[in-house]
Amino acid sequence: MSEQAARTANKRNRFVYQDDELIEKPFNWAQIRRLFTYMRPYAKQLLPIIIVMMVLGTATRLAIPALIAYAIDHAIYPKDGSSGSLSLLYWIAGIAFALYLVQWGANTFRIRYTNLIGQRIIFDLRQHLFSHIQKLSFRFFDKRPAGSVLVRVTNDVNALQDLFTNGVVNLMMDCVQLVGIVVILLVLNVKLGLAVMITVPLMFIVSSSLRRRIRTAWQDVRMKQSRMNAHLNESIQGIRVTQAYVQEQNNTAYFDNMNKSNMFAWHRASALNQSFGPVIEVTSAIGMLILFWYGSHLVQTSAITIGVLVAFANYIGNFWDPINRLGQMYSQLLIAMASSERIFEFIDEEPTVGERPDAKRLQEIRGDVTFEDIVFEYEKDRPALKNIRLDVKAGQSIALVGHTGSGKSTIINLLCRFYDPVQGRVLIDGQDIRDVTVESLRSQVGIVLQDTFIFSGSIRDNIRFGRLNATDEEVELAAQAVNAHDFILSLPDGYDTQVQERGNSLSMGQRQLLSFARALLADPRVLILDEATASIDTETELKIQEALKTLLFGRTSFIIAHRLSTIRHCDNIVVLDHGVIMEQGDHDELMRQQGIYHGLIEAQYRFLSA
Ligand SMILES: Nc1ncnc2c1ncn2[C@@H]1O[C@H](COP(=O)(O)OP(=O)(O)OP(=O)(O)O)[C@@H](O)[C@H]1O
Repeated sequence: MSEQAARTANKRNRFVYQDDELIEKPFNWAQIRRLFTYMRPYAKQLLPIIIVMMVLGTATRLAIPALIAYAIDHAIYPKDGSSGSLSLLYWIAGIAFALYLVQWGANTFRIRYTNLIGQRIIFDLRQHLFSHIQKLSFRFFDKRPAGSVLVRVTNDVNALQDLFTNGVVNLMMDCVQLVGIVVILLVLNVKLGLAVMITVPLMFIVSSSLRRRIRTAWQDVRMKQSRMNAHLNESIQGIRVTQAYVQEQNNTAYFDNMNKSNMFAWHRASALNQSFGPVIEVTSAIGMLILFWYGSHLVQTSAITIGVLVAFANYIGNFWDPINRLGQMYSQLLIAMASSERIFEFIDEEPTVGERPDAKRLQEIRGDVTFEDIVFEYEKDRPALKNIRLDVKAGQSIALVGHTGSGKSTIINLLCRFYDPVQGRVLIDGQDIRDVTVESLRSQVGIVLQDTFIFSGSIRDNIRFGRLNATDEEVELAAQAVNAHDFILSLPDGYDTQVQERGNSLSMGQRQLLSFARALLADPRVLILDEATASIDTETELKIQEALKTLLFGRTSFIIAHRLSTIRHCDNIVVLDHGVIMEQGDHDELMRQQGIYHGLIEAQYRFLSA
């Protein structure tokens, strides 16, 4: 990438991503508890096994230094001055070997089970998050780039993996081990025990100042990743436009900046993380010095035996390990918290288009639609629709026309209940659509969008998306009815041809026919059609017109028309301007009025004949 490009990318702020807020709450126990509720389903089943294995592993580990001390004081240099006993030493070695075996067995078993539970918890959490996101309203997605939503389901959930697979159990084990060691040291010799542990409070004071910084550093990492993913997602989706406008270098430069900033954030967070290590090492070295200085004094005054001194040295070695791990675990918890806050933020997001608790199923509808004094705004005080009144009888076809931004799609968005009006009501067969379940409403209102979305999978599956239980025969009949059958058969594997995400291997016209077949299969009483603007060849255009006739027959239909020739025969043509209905009537009436519609027709005619 050239320097020039990098400078340009820096100067211009072409891509602006709204940042997730940096969450600055103190350590949030409620959140940790909430996270742990995901463990509950497995607690009864597997927790007892894990606890037994954990206690076995820790007990055997703690027994070994005591056994060594016993060997020194009884088998090697007996306290009473007698000569050592080789047979006793063999016995002790045998017991130590058995203890190691038990420890190994218990740990292997425990790791296997904790991994198993951890993976299941992550699975549940991801599933919960994904299914919740599926239900969120359009308003939620209006505010967020797709990439940043993606990061929460992937990276943020992954960040919890370590915590659930081994973190929690290690935390418990380390706590048990620490308490065990403290008790043993105090039992062996209270004074020496207290002397070597004098450095612990010191270590806590030093490390606590690090914690806050580590937490913010990890949040910063997540935020930068989220921004980078949003950009990545947008760049891939818009790659054609980027290449067409030769913006590859600038895009790369912009990505480069984001990538660097992400890398530096990582460096900073992991450097802060690592700084726990030296703090522990210095305190453990001080502890050892105290042990050898004060311990050897106690040995010389016969207050303790050599065996006890060696046991102390072993236990102290084992004492700092769990503290070090607890420090790391703390960072892991902080990472997990930064992620879980972001996950729960989504899970707590309520769909703005909510369902009333007493919502009924919308029974099979006839298809009368009424817009009653509708006012709607996407953003406060910027109305997109003002006082819309519209009465549509079942089976009628309504065309919505008007300049770009006049509010055509917004009317459709309200009819599908992607948004709720600020004032007024939308009624279907006399029922307010807010009183019925969203599922029963949307399953009877079909929509064919301008940007026909084709999912990766077979052609057959894409048509079947309209009604998942449709048979192969029904799928093919729908395709035949909308003139899609012939082109599908000409594809390499016919109905089983695999299409890529968004259907890039199909032409615009073919995608449109597929979406008609999908809608016909769903057989909705009310059909919405956002007519494609792209110009297609006359033959395909004819096919589409014929397909439309089949599709619209007998249904209440709303057509957002861009080519005015296609709506000439509609029962009612509604002309919108700046969110207000300016004219309505059939083609002949509106032409006679010589108003906006007349002007639009004239303009299109002039454009076509120019
Ligand atoms: N998600 C959104 N958030 C904020 N404002 C929006 C949103 N969608 C549309 N608008 C605004 O609402 C107004 C009406 O938009 P709408 O999409 O209904 O127009 P339209 O007539 O369908 O336009 P077009 O023919 O270009 O599709 C426009 O001013 C638009 O900028």
